[in-house]
Amino acid sequence: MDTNIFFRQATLRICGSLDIDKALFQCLDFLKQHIPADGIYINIFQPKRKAIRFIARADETESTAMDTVVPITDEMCAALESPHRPRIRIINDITEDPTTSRVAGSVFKGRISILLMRLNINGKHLGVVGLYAHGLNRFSSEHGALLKLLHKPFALATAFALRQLNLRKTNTQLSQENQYLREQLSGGSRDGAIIGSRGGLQQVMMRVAQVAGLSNTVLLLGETGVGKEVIANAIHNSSPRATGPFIKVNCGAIPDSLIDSELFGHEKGAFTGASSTKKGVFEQADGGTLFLDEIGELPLSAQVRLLRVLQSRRFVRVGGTESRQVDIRIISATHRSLEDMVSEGSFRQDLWFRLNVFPVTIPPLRKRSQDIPELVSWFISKTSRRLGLAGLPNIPKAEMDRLISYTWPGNVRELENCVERAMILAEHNELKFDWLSPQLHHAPIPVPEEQPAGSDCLTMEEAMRQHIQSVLQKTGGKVHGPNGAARILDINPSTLRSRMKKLGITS
Ligand SMILES: Nc1ncnc2c1ncn2[C@@H]1O[C@H](COP(=O)(O)OP(=O)(O)OP(=O)(O)O)[C@@H](O)[C@H]1O
Repeated sequence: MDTNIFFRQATLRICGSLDIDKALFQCLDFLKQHIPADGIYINIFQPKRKAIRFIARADETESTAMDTVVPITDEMCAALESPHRPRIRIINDITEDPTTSRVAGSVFKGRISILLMRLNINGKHLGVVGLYAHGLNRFSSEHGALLKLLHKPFALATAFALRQLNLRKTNTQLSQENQYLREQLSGGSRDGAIIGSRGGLQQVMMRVAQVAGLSNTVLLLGETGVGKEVIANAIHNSSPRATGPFIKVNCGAIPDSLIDSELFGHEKGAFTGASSTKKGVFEQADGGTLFLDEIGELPLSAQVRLLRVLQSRRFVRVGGTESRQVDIRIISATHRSLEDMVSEGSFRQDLWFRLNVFPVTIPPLRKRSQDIPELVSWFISKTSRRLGLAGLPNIPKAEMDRLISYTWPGNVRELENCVERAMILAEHNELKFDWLSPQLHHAPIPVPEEQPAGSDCLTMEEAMRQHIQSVLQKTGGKVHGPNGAARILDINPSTLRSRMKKLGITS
């Protein structure tokens, strides 16, 4: 046989497909004319993982891309890494070779003979290509010599396939991360559910539909907890900017001295502590939506700069000179009456005019009590999923009536918290809301425990202390983890710990 022709024909097949399993299939079809093989496979040596990973195999009838990992011992790892291991090995009965019987034996059943070629790239052991045949003593040194001719093409094809696999894996990881980050950015009601869109929020949703496709500024008005952020999200998600970022900034939570840097970013060294360049929310939201929550809390000095940017869509980073332009939609929200603030002189009239182009008022929950049953079942299933509870609890009719007749000063957020609390306290799988009575209309958070002597109302701090304590009691003092208090209260465990410390609570 002319070995040049053999090499050329085999190489053409090894390089005949970008999919390594298909290339193996074509190659086997050719090799069978010269070597008595029933199948072929490639596996990769993963010393860090102490494992061998099968990536592809082919037999007479089919080719399969694989991802089968077989763990190996430290001794096996060391033996495989040895530079003295021969390039070609013939194992005419795999039961006699511990490494091969462990590795190949976990993929191929029955007594087989194996002809192995170690694949090296740049002096590093990459893995092996193996030919197998049913029965004992099927391979000879002549077969080994023929296979050895194909070292380079097999090594290159394997290295290429490996790179492709790793890229695919990185790609999947990145797209999962991307999706996760997008969800984080879109915040709030992650699942996009807007309960009441056909009930009490019908008018609001009509306004959303009118405005979503455009790029104009929207002002969301409504009491705290009515769902302004949820609606801002809905506008973003149904707009042509949906694939762009949704950046939320709470104007009331930024210290005055940092407002400019937070909104417009800063250059390195712009002020003490500006150790690196930072993009502000305007830049971060480029191509998407910027949600300015609690806009009424913005100090007058910052209002004037915001107005300038809204007019020109241009800004300069703190400490910078370059004027930057962004393509963003602004949605702002407030629970305050900006009109009253304008008359009091605490909000600029010209900014109010700018923001008030398309106002959308979200009604308080007490004015759309028809949505309460649906909101309650939504929060029950959401909380059950989050807490990993089995089965959904029941709500007696009298308890649902209690929820419907309550006035909900904290709106949907308060209802959500109440449902969660009732689920934690539930006995016999039944939800009760007996701490909600018409007299307690203005209690911010329901507190079932006795109140301190001589006081009808709890301070926020006391209410918080009692709530945290009751959750800790339910979790048996557990703070971290899936059934821990932090998860139930939906806050970071270290934040909870420091709050507990401040409130003098021990777990
Ligand atoms: N229609 C709704 N459907 C489902 N969940 C809702 C709805 N409205 C509000 N929520 C939930 O209620 C909570 C409060 O909503 P959101 O943060 O949007 O209120 P907000 O008006 O922006 O509050 P704040 O004025 O305090 O910023 C969130 O957990 C949100 O997911």
